[in-house]
Amino acid sequence: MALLERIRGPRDLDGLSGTELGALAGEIREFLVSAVARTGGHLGPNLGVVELTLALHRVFDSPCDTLLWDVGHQCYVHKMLTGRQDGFAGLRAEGGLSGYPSRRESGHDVIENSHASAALSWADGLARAYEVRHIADRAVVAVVGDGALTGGMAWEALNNIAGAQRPVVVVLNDNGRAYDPTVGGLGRHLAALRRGPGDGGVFSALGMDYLGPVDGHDIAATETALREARGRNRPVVVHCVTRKGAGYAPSEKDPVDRHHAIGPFDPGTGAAPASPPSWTSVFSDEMIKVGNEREDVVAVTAAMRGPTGLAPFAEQYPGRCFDVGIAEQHAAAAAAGLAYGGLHPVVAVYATFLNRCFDQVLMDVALHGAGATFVLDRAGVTGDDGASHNGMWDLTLLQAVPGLRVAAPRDAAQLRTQLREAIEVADAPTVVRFPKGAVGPDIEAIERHGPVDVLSRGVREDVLVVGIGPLAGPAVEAGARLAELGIGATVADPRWIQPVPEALVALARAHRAVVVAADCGRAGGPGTLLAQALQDAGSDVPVTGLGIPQQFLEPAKRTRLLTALGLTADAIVEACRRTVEKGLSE
Ligand SMILES: Cc1ncc(C[n+]2csc(CCOP(=O)(O)OP(=O)(O)O)c2C)c(N)n1
Ligand SMILES: CC(=O)[C@@H](O)[C@H](O)COP(=O)(O)O
Ligand SMILES: [Mg+2]
Repeated sequence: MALLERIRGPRDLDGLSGTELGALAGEIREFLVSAVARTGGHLGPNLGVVELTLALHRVFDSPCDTLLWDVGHQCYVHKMLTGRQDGFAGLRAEGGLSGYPSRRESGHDVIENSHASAALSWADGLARAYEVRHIADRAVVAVVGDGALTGGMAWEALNNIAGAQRPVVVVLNDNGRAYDPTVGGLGRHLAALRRGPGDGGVFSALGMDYLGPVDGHDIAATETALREARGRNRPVVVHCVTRKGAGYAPSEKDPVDRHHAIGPFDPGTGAAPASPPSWTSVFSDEMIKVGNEREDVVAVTAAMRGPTGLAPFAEQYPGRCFDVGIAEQHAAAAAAGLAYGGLHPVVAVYATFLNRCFDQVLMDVALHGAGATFVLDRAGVTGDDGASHNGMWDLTLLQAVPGLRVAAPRDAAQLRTQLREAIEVADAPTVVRFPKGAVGPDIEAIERHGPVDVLSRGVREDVLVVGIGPLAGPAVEAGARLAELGIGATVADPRWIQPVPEALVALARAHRAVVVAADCGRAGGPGTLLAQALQDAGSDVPVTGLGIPQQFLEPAKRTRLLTALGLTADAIVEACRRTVEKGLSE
């Protein structure tokens, strides 16, 4: 790593010869593979932008010139070149280096959101700001992937960038894939542009200059194109053709997603240890069975067939799984169309990406009484990916949607059952939410009241403990510990959390206090909804809601965050003890 050690900032690249740059690219790849093998992370996307990032930092003078990374999962090389090599031992760890750009880490970083297709809008806004402020010497450069370009926001931005003719350099990092090969007419169009001879296609038609296709692994050629783009002083697309996973055979050959995002692995072979059954794999398995029984059930993914567990369904029923690109808004509105056409769509997205299509869920699906099921994977705390990826906003948003029903299964058996219950609903949207990671053992109910399961009972009805989804386990544990403290606790799992089941309200009214624990934002979470329902029913039983405060969480392991947020058996016991003691003293 003789060269890499000398690079402490982008300007250290200036004096390097072509041969040295080639050698440096090799050292960067070695570093990436060994670092990500230890921590896990976005390996394939970063291996694919080694030369491109070197070229960008040689042509543009960050942070005076602004580099905007779309999604930001491909920023590792940028971090290495901007003084952060030493932080990679703690990549995505608590107190360590973020897996995305982070303003706190560096003045070279701008966009932290990591939700795709937004960087071109930032670029347009920034270029406008520079124009208004008469700043002419700072370049605005946005790096966007071909996958991210399938998102509608990217085209809203291109419309504005092309219309205004302000200087913006759009670097299209085209590796032909998101996780899977890039879909649709755009995917086809980019493939044609990649073959040359450089006619500019849709970008020229919009009124932007087009440079390319350029081999994004040829540093000199990429630098030449970028310098030319900078000099044009108007909107230019530089079309760079790259390979995801480039330079590391196990990634380049990975048939699934070129190691888009991988856990710790063996750097010698690229193999990662097998993972235990997860919530995703249970959903995946049940979808195959449902698909076999109901031909009208179809699946929709926003470019995440593999990670949402839909890949096996797509293989089994090839004409019934639709990858719409990174286009959650389209996915939701198209689901309304699919439902109107006599099908039952199951739209599988990560909970955090549901934010993108709130209006479509509300106005296209719910308003029209469409029977569509939204499966929200990675709901609740996800951890390593930091603030942008915690699935903690969904219930806050969804509480506002009339007629929508939300299921939060507590275990694998309930996930299977509740997925089926959701798909039975033909006249309203349904949502099934579950977290990231391994699914625990099934938890048997001792009673059923309407949709509500009672999981355990104490000697008295001092407090009702409501454990939502994966919090049911800690709630049961808390119930047992409360018995030892002489506090009578009933532990319940409503299973369906929105609208609040009448049976849950009745159960709550039979107790002196209620504690609700849920892995979601507290605003509009199940605790708030139950408190409202009790109030509407004229009850003054106090409700304590445990959940995630509406704040942006720093990266850390899910279990660490749940503990810090008070979403554990211990914290539930403490909340019950406090609320019961308070009740006794009043
Ligand atoms: C709105 C949104 N939906 C989904 C994702 C999940 N996601 C992260 S990266 C990615 C693929 C990006 O493809 P591309 O832009 O081509 O970048 P590459 O990984 O190929 O470098 C997806 C779907 C996201 N970050 N944001
Ligand atoms: C950048 C992005 O949005 C995804 O790649 C995400 O980081 C994957 O997360 P999981 O590892 O939970 O699938
Ligand atoms: Mg791509």
